[in-house]
Amino acid sequence: MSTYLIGDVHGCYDELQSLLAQVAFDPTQDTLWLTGDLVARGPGSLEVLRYVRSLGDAVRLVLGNHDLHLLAVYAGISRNKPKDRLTPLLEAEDADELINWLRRQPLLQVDEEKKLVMAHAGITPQWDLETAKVCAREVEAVLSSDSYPLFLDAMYGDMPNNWTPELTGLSRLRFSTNALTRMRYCFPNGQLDMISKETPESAPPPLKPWFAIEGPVARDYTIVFGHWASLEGKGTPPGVIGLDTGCCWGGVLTMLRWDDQSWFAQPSNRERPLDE
Ligand SMILES: Nc1ncnc2c1ncn2[C@@H]1O[C@H](COP(=O)(O)OP(=O)(O)O)[C@@H](O)[C@H]1O
Repeated sequence: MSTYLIGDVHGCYDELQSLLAQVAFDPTQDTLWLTGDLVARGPGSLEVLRYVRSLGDAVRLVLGNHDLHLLAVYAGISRNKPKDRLTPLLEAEDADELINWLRRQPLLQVDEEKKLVMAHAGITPQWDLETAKVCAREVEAVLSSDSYPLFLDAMYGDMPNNWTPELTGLSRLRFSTNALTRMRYCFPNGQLDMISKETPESAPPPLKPWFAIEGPVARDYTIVFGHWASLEGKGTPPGVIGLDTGCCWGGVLTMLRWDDQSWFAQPSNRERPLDE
């Protein structure tokens, strides 16, 4: 009975299966945590969703920005970009079921026994765990309701970028979604910068990666995140673990076995990275 955590799969179905085969993953015994961005960019988004959904209670995942974008594309709100390679999924006979399952998945996972927290982008240093839970549940509630297209339509955009408990309505939902699924850099006061994508060595001052600004959650919990492939899993402080190592860009798919902290990697099948 082991717990495995895997970074952004991004449609890399074959690599996911090979990685799980390395440890003889058994969904009747083991649990799989996934950092989100299950879909887009890689060739097998449809197969990934079908497989992950079939795992039932053996999987604990969080939604990423590309998963949310897929929901918006399927709802006719956003454009299907060819480089996302989502068309087979959008046209699949079981697309309705898959999309309705996906939009009912969480944006935050917390395991009190393991003292483990997972969100696709991370946890903003402006939040304590209670606030993170409340804000994630608010987004999850609207996504699983019938009015989810209204939220998806209002989700895009970078503002507001500063947390205050007074935020309400769609602005509050947009802040929470950006913090949980798109954040990389923050200003020293924890305000989000939604523009920079550089590696930390070339980050424009005074911006710092969110995990370099002390926040209350990191004091008591290990935080696991994906989203930021150019980190290549490096540069985080102890207790913060970045699992996205860019499999869909020709990197590797990375897995951590929680129980003994052993690492596994599956190289991308891709010969050359995709053009952006
Ligand atoms: N709230 C949001 N605002 C802007 N883009 C969003 C939002 N939510 C999801 N997205 C989607 O996230 C994706 C971002 O892609 P990209 O800019 O290449 O960054 P990444 O490095 O995360 O792949 C796009 O498909 C975009 O439509």
